[in-house]
Amino acid sequence: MDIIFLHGVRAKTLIGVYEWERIAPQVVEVDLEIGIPSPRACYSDQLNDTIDYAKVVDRLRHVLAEQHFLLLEALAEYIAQDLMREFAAPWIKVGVTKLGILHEVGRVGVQVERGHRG
Ligand SMILES: Nc1nc2c(c(=O)[nH]1)N=C([C@H](O)[C@@H](O)CO)CN2
Repeated sequence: MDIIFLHGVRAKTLIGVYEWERIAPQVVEVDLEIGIPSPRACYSDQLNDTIDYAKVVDRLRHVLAEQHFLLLEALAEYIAQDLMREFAAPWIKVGVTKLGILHEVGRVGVQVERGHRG
């Protein structure tokens, strides 16, 4: 299966279990790998035969602006289900990272993989 990837998409979202995290949006970094339903674009050279990664970024930014979660796990699951549905993708891997949230720890995060990689 062919894959498109987007690494290091940064945006603010309300995420976290602590009181202060419920008030102030914080930057998360999202990494995506998305299975493409068909390799048609490799031969046709047409954007409408594949998943437009610019549209994926738009959708992701919309989700991060509108949805609020306590846990990174719940946010990653929501993104996975939303993008698979929106782009008819058979498989997705979603990583969500918080930057500098813990003392002397550079990055913490979760990764979920959903669907079937053919
Ligand atoms: N497995 C997880 N552990 C923790 C999370 C999380 O989302 N998944 N979140 C927090 C706090 O919100 C964190 O941002 C501050 O320490 C703690 N642990």
